[in-house]
Amino acid sequence: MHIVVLGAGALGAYFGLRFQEAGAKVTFLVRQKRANQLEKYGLAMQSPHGNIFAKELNWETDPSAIPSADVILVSVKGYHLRGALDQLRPLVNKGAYVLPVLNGIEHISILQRELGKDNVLGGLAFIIATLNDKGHVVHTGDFHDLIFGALGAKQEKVIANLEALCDKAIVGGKQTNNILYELWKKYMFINAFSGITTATNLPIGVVRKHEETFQIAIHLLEEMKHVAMKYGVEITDQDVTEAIKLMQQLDADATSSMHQDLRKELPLELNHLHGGAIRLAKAKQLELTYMKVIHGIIKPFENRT
Ligand SMILES: NC(=O)C1=CN([C@@H]2O[C@H](COP(=O)(O)OP(=O)(O)OC[C@H]3O[C@@H](n4cnc5c(N)ncnc54)[C@H](OP(=O)(O)O)[C@@H]3O)[C@@H](O)[C@H]2O)C=CC1
Ligand SMILES: CC(C)(CO)C(=O)C(=O)O
Repeated sequence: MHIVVLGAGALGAYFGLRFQEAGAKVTFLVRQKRANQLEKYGLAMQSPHGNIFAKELNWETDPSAIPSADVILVSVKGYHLRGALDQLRPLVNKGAYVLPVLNGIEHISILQRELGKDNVLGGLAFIIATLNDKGHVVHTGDFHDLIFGALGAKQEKVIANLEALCDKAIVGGKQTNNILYELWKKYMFINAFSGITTATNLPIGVVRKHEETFQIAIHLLEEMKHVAMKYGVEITDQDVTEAIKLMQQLDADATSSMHQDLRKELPLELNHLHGGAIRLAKAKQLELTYMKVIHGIIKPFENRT
């Protein structure tokens, strides 16, 4: 299987290296600055599941130089998605399926509209990963799950091939028949988890020590549940309870990728995540009081570079 990874950031590099380790051909489609970094330092990862230093590393800056691909793992940030469409088109035109693993929901309809509904799979990831100053992946915590499923017609074969690859790779890969439900469940969780850790600039351990603060995260979960219901996705009270339990059980120093970006003074996916939820709610005449407050608190930090 040939996997092209668009965005050799924390997530893309992690799963790309794991797939390569499992025997897949992997090509990282990168921009020039990242290509220079890969040239200088190579690509490596530190992970509790085993470190890797890539002896073989394929990257390209021009998608037309890649003859074909089976799957393009799209792991850019939400604010870079539109700018990446032109890199996806040539490969999709040659038969590649797109597997976005961004957090959020709005990117799915953008990709479907721009690239064709049946070319876009559904996907998401549970992992805590970041890049160090050499551009190497630092994975912390135990989980590294990739969840994916069909969103269009004739996607069964590529999903089965991805599942076979995940079975061989050191990842917690899982195929699901209801990827929309999984996407919304993750969207609910991430908007609460990234919202509260970023707005307070604190890891989850400190947040949950303060009942008044932790309650805000719970309100965010409940608001996201209502938005999902408006879009016909049945998030249950049990799902909310499990999301709360997850926030209670994470390591005390665990935090969101948005909070890690805040600490590094990088741009934040605020408009894509919390902004997206507010837009989706507004389209269904739903008011998200807590979400708007969290969004407003984080807003000044969204674009500091
Ligand atoms: N990190 C994590 O732990 C998790 C992240 N996620 C989600 O995954 C997504 C990716 O996050 P993450 O990996 O942390 O982000 P990173 O910022 O680490 O990586 C994104 C990468 O995309 C690259 N990129 C952007 N535009 C293009 C383009 N047009 N062509 C090629 N490369 C491009 C950037 O490269 P450049 O250097 O050129 O800017 C960067 O390397 C986000 O939606 C995030 O919310 C989900 C679960 C966990
Ligand atoms: C919550 C977490 C760490 C799980 O993957 C995540 O998606 C993120 O912070 O972006």
